[in-house]
Amino acid sequence: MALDDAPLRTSELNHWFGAGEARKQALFDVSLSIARGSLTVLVGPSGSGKTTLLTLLGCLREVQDGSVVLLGHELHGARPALGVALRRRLGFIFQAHNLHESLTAMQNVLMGLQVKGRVDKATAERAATHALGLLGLSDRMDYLPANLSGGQKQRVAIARALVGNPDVVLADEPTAALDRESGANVVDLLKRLGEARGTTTVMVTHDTRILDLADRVLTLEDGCIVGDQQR
Ligand SMILES: Nc1ncnc2c1ncn2[C@@H]1O[C@H](COP(=O)(O)OP(=O)(O)OP(=O)(O)O)[C@@H](O)[C@H]1O
Repeated sequence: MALDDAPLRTSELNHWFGAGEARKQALFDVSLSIARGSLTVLVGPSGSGKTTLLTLLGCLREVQDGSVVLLGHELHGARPALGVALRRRLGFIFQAHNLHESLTAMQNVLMGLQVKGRVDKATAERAATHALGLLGLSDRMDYLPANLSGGQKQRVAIARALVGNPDVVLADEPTAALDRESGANVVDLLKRLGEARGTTTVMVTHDTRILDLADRVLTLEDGCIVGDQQR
């Protein structure tokens, strides 16, 4: 694939937290190009910078130094409106607990479409039903999160991330709450979306079972990329 087609690119990306004496560098010269439709896993010890990198790629943090090009747009120095428009093309899977407790599984997934702009109700409900079905939750659509298991909640969060057909999925420990089979199913689903639709996934995980399923494993240590294995 030509580099220019890559949906995610970084070049000499550095990032710091804090100020003055407390200022600490979390990323050092990270340069990457991630191929469309691929499933990339980010691994590394706690504090190595995985979440920082993921949030920079997803336009959830301001780029301080270096370059992040997301879906063809440079994020360094970009106007906030560009971030808003680009985030609509992304699917985020963070924690299961950011489901709305007062909304059913179906309503939570519909929220994933509302942020994308205008979609008519019937189309939205069809898409949400389909997404919940893909995650094996057809019989749980009307349940409130309080009545779902941890794994089911996590799958609702994944359905919500996928319902708008995002170009890029960014996931932080998406399989942590899942048993082996559901975790493998989720990763398999993301891979199939990559093949069928060109959906690109970058996933932080400590789950070693996923490594074999990934197209690429990037290892971070102390804010630097120290390993890059293509499968
Ligand atoms: N908001 C913040 N303020 C200050 N320091 C931060 C902040 N977020 C992260 N850091 C620091 O930046 C470094 C990288 O953190 P990051 O969360 O990206 O690591 P990680 O690899 O995702 O870790 P984990 O696997 O534990 O989630 C760490 O030293 C962390 O303490």
